[in-house]
Amino acid sequence: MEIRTNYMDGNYAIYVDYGILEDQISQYTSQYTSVHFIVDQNVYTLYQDSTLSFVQNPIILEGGEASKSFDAFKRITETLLERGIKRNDLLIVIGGGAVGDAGGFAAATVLRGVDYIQVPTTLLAHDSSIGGKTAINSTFGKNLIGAFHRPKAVIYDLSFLETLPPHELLSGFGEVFKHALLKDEQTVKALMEATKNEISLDTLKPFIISGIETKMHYVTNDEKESGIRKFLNLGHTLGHAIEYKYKMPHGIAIVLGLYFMIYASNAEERQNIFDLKLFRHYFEQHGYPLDQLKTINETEMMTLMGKDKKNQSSGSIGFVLMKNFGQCYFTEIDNDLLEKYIKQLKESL
Ligand SMILES: O=C(O)C(=O)C[C@@H](O)[C@H](O)[C@H](O)COP(=O)(O)O
Repeated sequence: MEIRTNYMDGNYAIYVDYGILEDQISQYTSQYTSVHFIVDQNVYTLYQDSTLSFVQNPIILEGGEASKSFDAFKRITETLLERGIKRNDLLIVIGGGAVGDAGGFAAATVLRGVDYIQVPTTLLAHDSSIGGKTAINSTFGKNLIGAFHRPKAVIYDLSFLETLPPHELLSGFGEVFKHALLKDEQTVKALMEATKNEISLDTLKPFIISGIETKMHYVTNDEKESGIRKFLNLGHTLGHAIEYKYKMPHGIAIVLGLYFMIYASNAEERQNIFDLKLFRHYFEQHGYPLDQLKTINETEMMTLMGKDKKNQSSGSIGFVLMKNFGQCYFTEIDNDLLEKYIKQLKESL
């Protein structure tokens, strides 16, 4: 399956299927004199003798958020420069969301930008590999240093997903669920029905594709996130704060953030648009630790959310809420009110 972006120019293809990596990559690598690889350590260990046997002399990154540190960024860029990277070279970034963000940021900055291809290897990265957001973390919070830099292609070989550990599947599913909420009620219902017993890869392919298509709408209409792209941050304002503070996998923290978003959306509308009990039951049944919301410290969360990139003024936090399924809006919630919502949610659990 091939999905193409529809920007005014500089479009790229997103290939999604099983067993496609080497064939799809070769049509790009043949256009460059030199190709450099950045590969997630876990992925390389699993696939260096099979799917990744064509990869030469990769820069290996520790997976997860460790790859988004200043130290890791220094190591990637200095190694690329030591190896003599040129502006007309290609960088291929193979790994999960964190490696994709870090490798993409290196591509955006080394020599002021080189071409790169994203090769996502996790369920989570069906989201992060698309749209050109790249970033590393700061001591002040998640993704605070970054750039928008479009890849030349995204090659999503679903065979990589077959070796994902359960917690990675759970984490990635958080973003699949977010995309369904962004689309419409029918998609949310269909997704919940398809996963009512378990979250299994067999049932997810159509929802992954629909999620990518939903995301494409926002990124192609508002690449630099001055308007509707903010909606893709649904659940991320509190989610990022929880992830950063409690070192929780990204998509699991996002589910906690989505649950709070649902609570706050009901509270702002002063009616129960969303059935909180139903979502709580569904998320807990699949093992998302909603109970952990009871232990969050609202002052710490407010400090971290105060650094969120969506904020426009001090005294309030930029937040994406929903009027209904598929109907997001961006608002600024006064600090005192937001803290009150967090306290109320904790008491309700
Ligand atoms: O692509 C976007 O735009 C998103 O917000 C997608 C998010 O799911 C993704 O986690 C993104 O990397 C978060 O970006 P940030 O701007 O909140 O740092």
